[in-house]
Amino acid sequence: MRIRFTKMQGAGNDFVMLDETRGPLGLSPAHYRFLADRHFGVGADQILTVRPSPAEGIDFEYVIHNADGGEVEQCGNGARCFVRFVREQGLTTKDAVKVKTLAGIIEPRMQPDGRVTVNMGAPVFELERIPFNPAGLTPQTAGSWQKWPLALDGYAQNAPVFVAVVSMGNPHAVQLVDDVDTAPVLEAGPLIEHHPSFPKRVNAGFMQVVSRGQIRLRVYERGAGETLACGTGACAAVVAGIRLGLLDARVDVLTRGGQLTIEWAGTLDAPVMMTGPATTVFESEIEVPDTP
Ligand SMILES: N[C@@H](CCC[C@H](N)C(=O)O)C(=O)O
Repeated sequence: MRIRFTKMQGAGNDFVMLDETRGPLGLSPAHYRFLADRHFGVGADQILTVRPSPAEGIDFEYVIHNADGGEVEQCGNGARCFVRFVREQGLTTKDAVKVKTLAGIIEPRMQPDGRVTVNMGAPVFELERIPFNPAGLTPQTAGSWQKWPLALDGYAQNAPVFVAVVSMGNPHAVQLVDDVDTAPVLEAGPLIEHHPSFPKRVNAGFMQVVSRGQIRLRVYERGAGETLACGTGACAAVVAGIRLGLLDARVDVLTRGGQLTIEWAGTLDAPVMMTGPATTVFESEIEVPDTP
């Protein structure tokens, strides 16, 4: 089967965008893995598939698949690319587009300078909704919050790493590091992703606080490995930094692929606002094998 796709990126987090507004493409997890493959497919961290929405007042739905083929709830950089995609494909002329994701309805909005702002909704702290199982762990109190000690099998002589846990629609575990350049992202990241306290696995963030208004961040993403940027990871890190008493309400997040700005008023029901770039790289077609 031959399918059309658009390659996009947001701060270096890259996507294959698919248009299912005219009908389903009928792809399986194996097809998503093939499209994401950097040698045999197009290459991407995530695949976003845009569909029409049957609900009144909602413009579209989209589903997100990680490079490993698994479907996930939310994707911040993808949300920004989505609004540019539907406009460039002539699917809408709106500046702000309401879209249903597995994690709920969001409304990415084009800014006059070409960046996109997304209201990512309020962070979720209830442990069972993240989901995070704290059985057997005693938290450390820090600021107005808690950090949880995770023992990582065979890592750092079993000394625990301390993580703040939060959901931005998808699960995140954020730890503080002195320097992201030397942080053990590739060693500890996969162990945190698969730690048994996270029944749905987790995205592992490594945050260096530069000042109260600036952090550097690397994220080892669930189902994709380290990416150049993670939008929900940036939101989770800033929320964690604010609750730990380290950050102000507006923070620039420097990732390896670009800069995002995150704002959160700090009350538990306040939405997290994310602003950043979204860029189309190219459009093309690819022959997808029936059974990749
Ligand atoms: N890159 C994304 C997050 C994509 C999903 C994530 N890997 C997960 O499994 O939850 C972002 O920009 O938020």
